[in-house]
Amino acid sequence: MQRQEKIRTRGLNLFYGEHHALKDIDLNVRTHSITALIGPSGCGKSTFLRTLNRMNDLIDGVRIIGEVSIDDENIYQPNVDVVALRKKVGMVFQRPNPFPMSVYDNIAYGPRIHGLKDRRKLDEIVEKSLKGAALWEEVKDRLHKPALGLSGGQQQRLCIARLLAVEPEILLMDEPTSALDPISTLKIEELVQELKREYTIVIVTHNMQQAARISDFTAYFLNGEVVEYDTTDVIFTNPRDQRTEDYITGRFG
Ligand SMILES: Nc1ncnc2c1ncn2[C@@H]1O[C@H](COP(=O)(O)OP(=O)(O)OP(=O)(O)O)[C@@H](O)[C@H]1O
Repeated sequence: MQRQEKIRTRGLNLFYGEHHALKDIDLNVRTHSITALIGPSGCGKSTFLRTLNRMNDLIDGVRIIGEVSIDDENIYQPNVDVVALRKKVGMVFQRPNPFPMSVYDNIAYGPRIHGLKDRRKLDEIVEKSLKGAALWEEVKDRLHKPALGLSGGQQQRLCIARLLAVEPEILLMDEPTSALDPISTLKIEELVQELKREYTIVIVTHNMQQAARISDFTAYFLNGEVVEYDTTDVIFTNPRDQRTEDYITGRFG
């Protein structure tokens, strides 16, 4: 039976030195859903996202208290294989960051690192991943051309394809469309909605319409706390907390 709940945080607190950036976050993320994290600049959205695949471990002076469980396993336990965790929980960033190599090699990079050498299998993975990221038709004739020659929107879909190639289960997206034009943004939004059939997605966005359009659940962050977390419908039409209402109606932030 499939679990309803893919990610669960309990009493999650994070400190950057003295700065208390996440305060007692209890959040459940449902399998095969899109969860949007919204809130004003500096409220802890990206920090929270990074706790889900231990990317904050790479930052000096960070202290984390509490629990983050994925499939009921606490990922902060000392015996956790962080490389395997980051394969299972992949991340897409604000600015597309393809490697300076061909389209093909960008996608094959992860599987190769994990030891795959068989050219035929790599070809299959490259095609499947590019199809999964809705990019195949646009690049199938230029697989061996530099990835940096693609448009920004294509590069972002390439970065998504690069993640899919290592068969993740969760996709973390940190403002993935903020550097893109409206048409590329729409393509990514459509893609994200397709991807939720197979993956669980958590997305940080400053674009409230985007959160309303594509997500199933929305968490409103303020000063390191989750003020309100509910279905996107409730958050945008009937929020319980005045602070959420002020934010979504544009009175604040
Ligand atoms: N590496 C870091 N070292 C110290 N403080 C940090 C670091 N990264 C973030 N912070 C601080 O933690 C708080 C939360 O930052 P975070 O980037 O998570 O917010 P955010 O909601 O994602 O903001 P934005 O929407 O502007 O990206 C901010 O006060 C920020 O200055």
